[in-house]
Amino acid sequence: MSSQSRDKKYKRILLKLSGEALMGGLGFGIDPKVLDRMALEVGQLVGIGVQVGLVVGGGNLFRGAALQTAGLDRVTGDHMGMLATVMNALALRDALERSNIKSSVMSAIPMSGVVDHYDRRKAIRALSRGEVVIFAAGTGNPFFTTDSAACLRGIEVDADLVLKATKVDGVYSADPMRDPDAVKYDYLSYDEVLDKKLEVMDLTAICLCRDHKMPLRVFAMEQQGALLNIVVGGEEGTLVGASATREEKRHDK
Ligand SMILES: Nc1ncnc2c1ncn2[C@@H]1O[C@H](COP(=O)(O)OP(=O)(O)OP(=O)(O)O)[C@@H](O)[C@H]1O
Ligand SMILES: O=c1ccn([C@@H]2O[C@H](COP(=O)(O)O)[C@@H](O)[C@H]2O)c(=O)[nH]1
Repeated sequence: MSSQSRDKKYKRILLKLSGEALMGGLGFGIDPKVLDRMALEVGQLVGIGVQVGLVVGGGNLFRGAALQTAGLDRVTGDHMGMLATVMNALALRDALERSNIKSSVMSAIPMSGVVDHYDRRKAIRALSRGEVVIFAAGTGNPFFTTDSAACLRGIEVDADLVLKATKVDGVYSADPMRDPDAVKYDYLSYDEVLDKKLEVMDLTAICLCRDHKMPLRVFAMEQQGALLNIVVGGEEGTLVGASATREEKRHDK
């Protein structure tokens, strides 16, 4: 049976897109072809009635830690990283709207005249109307990452699942980019990720999900159709979380 003909398992999701993945084949910046593909895949979810919140990283432009290594003040670097996520969010909104998908950007850092300021209740109302909401500027605070922002916003808007779309196809026993013997997990509890110090996501993000029983799935965005397959109940990548968490909750959203 094709994914399209199956019913959705999740009503509202929070999808974290890798900033680095936006580069595609380029060394820096945004590849329009990648943007268009992401818009197409998000559009497929909207098409079957899934409410989609998005958080995009900034690794294709700036990361505070890397800027600090280059000699900048860390907080200034983190501010630059958060502004980078706003640029990515604008590019994503543009791609979504070119595909006729209603979308808005809400930034944790106020940027009057450019994007809306983050407002949880307005975000929930927009999601309920079927609009894609892109949460930009991370948490608005230095020393965090967009992984934590994704889990935070996912919990705040009462998403059923947080999805991390990244370069690798799940969580491994070690970084698969560095260790060819790393073994992939299909399922991990929050405490297993924390105890084993698996670095696919920052540990603050995992703690947030654990404390609020938010299930999390890590998968490869490059794998075409994986996103749609997940929302109809497919087992792509790695699921992190207690099996009986929000996945089994039913909401009238
Ligand atoms: N145990 C692990 N399992 C899977 N990936 C791991 C693990 N440890 C480290 N990694 C690395 O973590 C990376 C994903 O994390 P990271 O947040 O840096 O990337 P990203 O999703 O591309 O984020 P950004 O939005 O900042 O570009 C993977 O590409 C992988 O190389
Ligand atoms: O809440 C946040 C989120 C992000 N930052 C800074 O932005 C960059 C880019 O985000 P990635 O998650 O690495 O893609 C990050 O490295 C931080 O410097 C932040 O300060 N606070």
